[in-house]
This record gives sequence, structure tokens and C-alpha cells, in this order.
Amino acid sequence: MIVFLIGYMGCGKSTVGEILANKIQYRFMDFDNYLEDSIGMSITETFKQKGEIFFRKQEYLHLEKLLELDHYVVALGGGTPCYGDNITRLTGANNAKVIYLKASVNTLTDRLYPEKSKRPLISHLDSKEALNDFIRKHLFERNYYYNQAQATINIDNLTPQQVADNIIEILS
Ligand SMILES: Nc1ncnc2c1ncn2[C@@H]1O[C@H](COP(=O)(O)OP(=O)(O)OP(=O)(O)O)[C@@H](O)[C@H]1O
Ligand SMILES: O=C(O)C1=C[C@@H](O)[C@@H](O)[C@H](O)C1
Ligand SMILES: [Mg+2]
Repeated sequence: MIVFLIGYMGCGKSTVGEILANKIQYRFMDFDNYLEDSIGMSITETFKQKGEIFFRKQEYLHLEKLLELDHYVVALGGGTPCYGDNITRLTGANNAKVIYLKASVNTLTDRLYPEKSKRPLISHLDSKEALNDFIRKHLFERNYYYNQAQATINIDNLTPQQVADNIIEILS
């Protein structure tokens, strides 16, 4: 089985994914790191030098390889399920479970504000209010895709460990 974690930037896909993989003795892959390795550049540099469309194409092409994995927990990129037919490729994959880590706009704003420089889509937003506004609109558009996950966990008041335990319950 492959467990795919989806959700907005900052919802905890990478943090929870690593904990979950350890708990269930699966391997862990962070798709953003994997793409950085295969492109040979950080995501920030890729957006700067090659543009977002190039990044989305790489994401689309490399997703095919992920679908062949087994005994893996994969933290996808925040935008991965929202482009092309990626979400149906994920939910339609044999032996895969797609889980949406759902966070409120305020939780995401609090978490992302100190870390926004690492995320090219939000790094230009100066104030916390501007970030909050951006996330509200962006999440509204993206929820259409995220809501197609096979399971959703409201993570606002949970520690990463608790989120991982919730996923284990869903999988059992
Ligand atoms: N359940 C949680 N409670 C509190 N803080 C958390 C929780 N999960 C993650 N965090 C913190 O929130 C920040 C973002 O988490 P993380 O990088 O795992 O998100 P992500 O979904 O992988 O984001 P991206 O899509 O940008 O890669 C980190 O600083 C992490 O330590
Ligand atoms: O939400 C997004 O579109 C992104 C999220 C990150 O995980 C990276 O994949 C990249 O910064 C784009
Ligand atoms: Mg991540």
C-alpha cells in the first residue's frame, strides 16, 4: 500500500509523513525533496529560473513513478493534487490511500508566516494579513481537489503524533 498525504502548504505533510512511516515501518518520501533532487535545484530556484509551469510539468511526470511504489508514505507537494488529472490518478491508483490533512486558514497563517521564504508562492506576501487573505482565497480554490481524498483529518488541535495515530486508525 502507498499512503499519500495531501493538503495546503504548512498542514504538516512532511512532519506527519515521517512520523507515520516510522510507526508503520514504511519508507518515507517527501515529493518536494525528490523533485529538488531530480531537477537538481531547490524549488525556490526552479520557480525563479524555470517558472511554475516547468515545475508543474515535472511534478506531473514524476508522479507516475510514485504510483508504482509499495510500502511507502509519500508527502506530496501542496499543489500536486490540484493540477491536470493528478487527483484522479492518485485516488484511482490501486493499493493507495489519499489522506487530506485539513487545517484552518488561521492555523496555516500562523505556521507559514515564519517559514514563508521557503515557499515561492507566498514569499512575496509581507504582512500576516496579506498572507491570511491569500491563503483564504487559495484554499477555497484548492479545496475542490483536496476534498476528493479518501479520508480527511482536521489537524488544527492535534500534535503530529496524534495526526499519525489518526491515520493509522483510518488504515486499519
Ligand atoms: N500538528 C502540528 N502541530 C504543530 N505544528 C506543526 C504540526 N504539523 C506540522 N507543524 C509545523 O508546521 C510547519 C509546516 O509543517 P510541514 O513542513 O510538515 O508542512 P507541509 O505540509 O509539508 O508543507 P509544504 O507543502 O510547504 O511542504 C513546520 O514548522 C512543522 O514543524
Ligand atoms: O502549494 C504549492 O503549490 C506548493 C507547495 C510546496 O509543497 C511545493 O511543492 C511548492 O512550493 C508549491
Ligand atoms: Mg512538505
